Order: sequence, then C-alpha cells, then structure tokens
Amino acid sequence: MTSSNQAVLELKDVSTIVNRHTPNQTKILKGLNLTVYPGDFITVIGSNGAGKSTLFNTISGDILPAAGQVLHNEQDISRTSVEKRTKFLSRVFQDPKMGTAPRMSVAENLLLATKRGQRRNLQFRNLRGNKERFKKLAAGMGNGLAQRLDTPTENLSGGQRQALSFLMATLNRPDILLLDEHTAALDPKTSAALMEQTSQTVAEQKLTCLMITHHMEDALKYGNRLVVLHDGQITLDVRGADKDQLTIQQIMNLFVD
Ligand SMILES: Nc1ncnc2c1ncn2[C@@H]1O[C@H](COP(=O)(O)OP(=O)(O)OP(=O)(O)O)[C@@H](O)[C@H]1O
Repeated sequence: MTSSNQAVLELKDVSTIVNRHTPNQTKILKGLNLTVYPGDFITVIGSNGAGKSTLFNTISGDILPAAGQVLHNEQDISRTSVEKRTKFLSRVFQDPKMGTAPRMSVAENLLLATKRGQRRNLQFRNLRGNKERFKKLAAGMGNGLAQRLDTPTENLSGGQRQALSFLMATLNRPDILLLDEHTAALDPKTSAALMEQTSQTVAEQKLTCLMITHHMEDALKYGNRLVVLHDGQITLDVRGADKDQLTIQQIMNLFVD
C-alpha cells in the first residue's frame, strides 16, 4: 500500500468521553490516530477494556468524539449520524441476534440488506425476482442457508444466522466493513468456517475491513495489517512482512503491563 493512496478512513487525535459531566466521567480513546487505506484488512486486538468496541462505535457514529476528527474519503464525518453512515459502512456484531430481523425470512432479510442506506420502501414482490440471486449468495456460505430462504431467521442456527448477518453486511460492498468479534459466539468448527468465508469475501470484493478478535491465531493468520489497542491508544500497527513475522508469544508479551 503506498502513501499516495487516498485513505478510506482516518481518525485524527480522537478522544472519547463517556458519562460526561458526572462523577463517572471516563476518557476511553485518548488521542487515537489511525489511517486506513483501500483494501486494508486490519485485525484489531487488545486486552479487555482497551477500547476496541469504543473505536468501532466511534467509526460507526454510535459515539461522537469529544475531540479529534473522523474522516471518510477525506470528508469530515465526525458528526454524521449512524443512519447516514450505513450508506458506506456496515458492521457485524458478536451476537447472531443483532444483525437480522427475527420474524422475517432469510430472503426478506437479504432484500432488506439490498436497501441498506436507502429510504425503507420494501416491495416484497421484488422477492421473487431476487430469489435466484439470494439462493446463489446463500449457497456460497456453504452451511445450508440456501435451503432456508423462506425460514424466519429466529429458527436458524447461530452459525447460519451469523453467516446471514455477514452476507447482509457485504451484499452492497460497503466502503468500510467492521467485524466486531463476529465469530466469537460460534463453536470452533463453525467459527473457523465463517472466518474462511470472511477472508474469501474480503479478498474477492477487495473490501476494506477492520476485525476485532480475541483469537490470536486469527489475528495473525488473516488480514494484511494488525493493530494493538492499549488504554485507548494504538500501541502497535504492523503490516505486510512485519505482520507475517509476528508470533503469538510476541503478541502475548505486549499484553503484559
Ligand atoms: N458507556 C460507557 N459507560 C462507562 N464506561 C464505558 C462505556 N463504554 C465503555 N466503557 C468503558 O471503557 C473501557 C473500554 O471499553 P470497550 O468496550 O471499548 O473495550 P474493549 O476493548 O472492546 O473490551 P472487550 O475486549 O472487553 O470487549 C472499559 O473500561 C469500559 O468499561
């Protein structure tokens, strides 16, 4: 990645404060800087409470920075609403229940995802026209989702539901994809399968992606770049060959205060 590339996302000296003007006021991100280039796949690690979810909440607009700026394609989005950011950003959460509407079928959820960032005007008669496309997409996940297109998502397994959340998040090729421990609630085999699918989709669609994980193996295996968060700041940011040479032991040593 060359420095002449325009950044997709930039956080400049970002600080966040929760419980402002109360005795519990706490600074979480402390002047954090991060520049993300097109096609970066960044694994984000750090101990509990380091500020990883707060970083994602700041990128998604769920938390507004108390100081500093968030830029998307060089435009200041620091005050842009969560809803407006969904036009270019999508996120998959740890909890399989978070990403899908439970009473709606798999196909209806996928149709909803095609309208992401647009005004909601769901025409379910479009379902039939999209069925073949949805079937193909679901088949790509390789976990029986393609045979469940008419099933309400509340009746899917956790793995199928999380695969659907991932599919919905990537359907319209977001500029920025945030994966917030998206495989953590799944059993090891299902988790590994979704991780492989993730890696494949990110590569095929050349997505720009940040992924929080507590799996050190995954943090090393996937992505071209790894950042370590500690106490609200980035304490390590490595890419390419430097990342490839990292060992789990070296990373574990970084977690010792
Ligand atoms: N709304 C809030 N009110 C008070 N404290 C908060 C709030 N949100 C986060 N914190 C605190 O800020 C710190 C960072 O939280 P955050 O969830 O970003 O960490 P994390 O790195 O994602 O941790 P984990 O790995 O446990 O998910 C923690 O000490 C947390 O308790």
